[in-house]
Amino acid sequence: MTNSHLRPIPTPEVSFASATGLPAVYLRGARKSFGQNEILRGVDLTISKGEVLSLLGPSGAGKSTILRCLATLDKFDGGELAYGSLRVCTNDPQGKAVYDSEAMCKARMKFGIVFQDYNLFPHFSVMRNVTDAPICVQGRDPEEVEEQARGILQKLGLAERADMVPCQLSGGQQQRVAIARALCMNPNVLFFDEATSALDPKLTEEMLKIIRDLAGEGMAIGIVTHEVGFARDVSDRIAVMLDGEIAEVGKPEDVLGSPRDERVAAFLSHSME
Ligand SMILES: Nc1ncnc2c1ncn2[C@@H]1O[C@H](COP(=O)(O)OP(=O)(O)OP(=O)(O)O)[C@@H](O)[C@H]1O
Repeated sequence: MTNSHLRPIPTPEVSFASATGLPAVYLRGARKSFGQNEILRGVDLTISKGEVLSLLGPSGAGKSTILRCLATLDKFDGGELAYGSLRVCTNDPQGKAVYDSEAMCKARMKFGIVFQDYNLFPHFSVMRNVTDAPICVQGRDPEEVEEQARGILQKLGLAERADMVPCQLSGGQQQRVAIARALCMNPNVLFFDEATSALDPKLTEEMLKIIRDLAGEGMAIGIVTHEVGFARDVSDRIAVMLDGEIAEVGKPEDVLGSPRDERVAAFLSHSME
């Protein structure tokens, strides 16, 4: 199904060219309210292939709301959302979001999401946690999926844990299982909701390396975090969200070192105390 009123996506200004010339994630003018409470007032964001973008902002700024809508767990009221050439959501002439359900289904195969609380199935083994969705949702051959899962678990240092259940693992290991599960869906975009909040400094360092390695392989990565230091170390770009908009976006050294927006400076000085 194609919507006749879809407008072409304007060529965005991105720092890394993707294979198609389009960003892996494209969001323009995103709006969202809960009742009278206007949370997103026109958010623009792009994430390119091989790029790590972190989203910072005070509590209640709407970061999780964006992530949920990007992951199509909730819907924007207005705005344009595309994954590569897949236009998931566009505006009708009144500026109301129109979702293309076919594009939305296809897009869901393109991204993975790692939640703060991991959301692992407690009674499934590590292997079954990783292989369940590729087999049951993507309908892939179980043997092929298991082979891929073994490779991913090996890469993430979990090869010896394949037969364990989540409660037998540390927090860091559970998080890596959540990453393995997302990766086994062969996404080209990975979202992290508070990637490191439960991790000690050593595991945070490991997570940083895993994320940078994935980006090095061409994955587009979006991270919602409270941790300014982690965002500085892992990101190619940082976006700061304030008052329902992206107040500032750019390289970590620019945004964190010399923010142009006074509100951003005040937020960052508070966050880095
Ligand atoms: N389902 C909902 N119904 C009503 N209000 C909601 C809903 N989800 C979020 N909100 C409100 O939207 C605002 C933004 O919430 P959101 O969780 O996106 O913020 P956040 O930036 O992720 O905050 P935090 O950093 O504390 O996680 C908050 O005021 C929240 O109360």
